[in-house]
Amino acid sequence: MSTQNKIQVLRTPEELRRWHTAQRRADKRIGFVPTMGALHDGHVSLVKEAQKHADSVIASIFVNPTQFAPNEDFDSYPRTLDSDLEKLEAAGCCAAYCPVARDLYPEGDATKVYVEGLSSILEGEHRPHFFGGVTNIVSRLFIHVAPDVAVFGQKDYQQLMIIKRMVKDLGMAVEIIGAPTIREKDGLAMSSRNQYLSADERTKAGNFAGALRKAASSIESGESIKASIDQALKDIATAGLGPINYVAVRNADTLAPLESDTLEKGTNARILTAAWMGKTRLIDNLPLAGKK
Ligand SMILES: Nc1ncnc2c1ncn2[C@@H]1O[C@H](COP(=O)(O)OP(=O)(O)OP(=O)(O)O)[C@@H](O)[C@H]1O
Ligand SMILES: CC(C)(CO)[C@@H](O)C(=O)[O-]
Ligand code: BAL
Repeated sequence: MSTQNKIQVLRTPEELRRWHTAQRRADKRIGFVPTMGALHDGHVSLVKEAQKHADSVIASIFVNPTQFAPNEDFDSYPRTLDSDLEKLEAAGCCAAYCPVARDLYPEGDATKVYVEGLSSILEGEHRPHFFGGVTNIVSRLFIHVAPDVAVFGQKDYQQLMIIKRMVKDLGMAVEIIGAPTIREKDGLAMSSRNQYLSADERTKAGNFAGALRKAASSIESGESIKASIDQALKDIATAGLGPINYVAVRNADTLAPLESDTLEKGTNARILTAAWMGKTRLIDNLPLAGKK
């Protein structure tokens, strides 16, 4: 017989508040994993990471309309609540917050949270509405859930940096932790949208991660950053992806461009990319450590 505790499904802010009060009364440290559902092993790893820093872990499942542009996939975004709850329960997640839009965006709502600068580069150049929607919803979720710690995936590296900046600027009392990217066997970063890929596209998508790995090791071995990026652009195109939105090497903390064309010792950098595989937009990134 399973000893797994049943997950509590909280559908309203009131139910969430009652859960929160009970956790506080029991002196529990609360860990939070925000998601849009369609959960995979990447999400499960965030729950496991949160468990290292908290006594009770709660995940949210909410497909946030404000981070989708009108031409994006809000309507077709995969919604798999039953299997999501099973996965969270199996991972030992205590509760799932599954609100409706009205709970987070009340009628007549006029408030926006936006991180200037960081939200308009890289991903922001190609999805101008995106990070405004993310900071709007994550700030609201933080107010609803009031966690001690929240875990985000490094797969969405720029999102993680923006959330950290928002929390710092607003003085929010939540610790933000970034967890490593979980990958498929061929290196493709797990992502809910990977299920949009056809079998042929899925095979080709493995080479997207391969091209990024190759560029990262070339840069880490002291090669020209510009030449390594040019090669990655060729490799990604040869793999059958396109258009390629960007391949960029940036300071890992500020996301500012580097001053030198080679990676200097002690530089904390990141290589980031986004490209289309058919109708599916893929993103990926890797850390870079200067060896010289
Ligand atoms: N492969 C992964 N490894 C680690 N964390 C991940 C991975 N994929 C997503 N996450 C993290 O899970 C959280 C919720 O992300 P989300 O629900 O958008 O999933 P997703 O797979 O990134 O979906 P999408 O395909 O829509 O981008 C985010 O913090 C995100 O960075
Ligand atoms: C953080 C998030 C859950 C906000 O909707 C979303 O952007 C995501 O899933 O990464
Ligand atoms: N994984 C971040 C959510 C999005 O791309 O819409």
